[in-house]
Amino acid sequence: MSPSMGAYHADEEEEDHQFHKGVKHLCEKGITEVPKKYILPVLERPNAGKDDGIFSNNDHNLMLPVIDFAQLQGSNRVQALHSLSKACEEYGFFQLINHGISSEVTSRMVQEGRKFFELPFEERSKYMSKDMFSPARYGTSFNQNKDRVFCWRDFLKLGCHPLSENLPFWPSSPSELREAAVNYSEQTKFLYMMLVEATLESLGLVGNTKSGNENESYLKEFEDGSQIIVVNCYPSCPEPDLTLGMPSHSDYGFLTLLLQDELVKGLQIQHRGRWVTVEPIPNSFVVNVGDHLEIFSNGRYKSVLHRVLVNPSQSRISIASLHSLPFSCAIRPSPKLINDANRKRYKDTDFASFMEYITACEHKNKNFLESRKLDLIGK
Ligand SMILES: O=C(O)CCC(=O)C(=O)O
Ligand SMILES: [Fe+2]
Repeated sequence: MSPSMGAYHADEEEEDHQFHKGVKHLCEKGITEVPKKYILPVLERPNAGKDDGIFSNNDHNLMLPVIDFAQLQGSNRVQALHSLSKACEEYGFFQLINHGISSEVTSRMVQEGRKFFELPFEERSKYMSKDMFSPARYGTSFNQNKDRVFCWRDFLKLGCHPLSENLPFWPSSPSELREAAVNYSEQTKFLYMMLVEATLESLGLVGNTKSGNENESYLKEFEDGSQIIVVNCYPSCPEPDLTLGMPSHSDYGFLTLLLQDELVKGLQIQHRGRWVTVEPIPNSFVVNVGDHLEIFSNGRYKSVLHRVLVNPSQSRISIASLHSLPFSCAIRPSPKLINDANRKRYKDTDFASFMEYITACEHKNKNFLESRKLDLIGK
């Protein structure tokens, strides 16, 4: 290798190292164009296919089905369960209103999360880790150890289960982040459990007709499941058509409760072959079916691809609360949903296999879920 080639590689490595410091850090240095590392191949860009009408963007906004949590917990439960089930089958997403979590709890979480990203880089970088199991992890892109093209997002992930073991490792600055995140995680976990109960009832697995013990043992397993809070930060981007805040992906867990920025749109879901932008509703959660629920429901509820657009003038914060079954628990179609007319469509799996899968390959689209599907043709 010539000396100049060696120097070239060293420069590239140094540049790559810079990108691992995150998008916020890059923006703080005052960039005016998107570096090559973030430029997507043409077919993966936000406007790909716009002209041929297959995937058109931006001009298609979507009001997701709305589920009123107060009705779900009240005398209209049967009707609300029906709407929930339709939303999970047709959209894989819904907006949850009247969810009972006060706007003080949600806005404090957003505020403290935002403050974390405003800390000096040296403070933030204390939490940088390649360890996916770290109780607090500050990072960038989607899977920064694997992504060839980086996406325009930084994140702070907080492991929440069990809270007492994780809490001492959470950032101590900003000073009120821990308290805000404890309140937020406890309240979203409670809401998640109510939604699990409703989801299982909508699938006919728990409810008044089942014995108390049967219901409790089902729910206990979910109660012991993992919860991760992710604060997503998408800085404003000088060339938003060239990159994405998050690439097309589905969520691994059972359900995700997402608090969207009320003012800055960005979330898109794939619906009827198109990318559509979700209209934020103030004081609501966007709830989506994860891979795990698609498998558990034997494909009846859909874990739908979604992605995030970035914005030329405004940065955006979202808070995702990701919930799944315990690490060691088998994930499989519920035996009660399988019969001659409805054959088992997915192989059994577990969280450990998922972690192995994402550490070994670039996690894009529905690869993991696809890898779990059984071939039923001719059976
Ligand atoms: O920021 C958003 O709206 C979506 C975030 C998301 O998809 C995720 O955290 O998995
Ligand atoms: Fe997601």
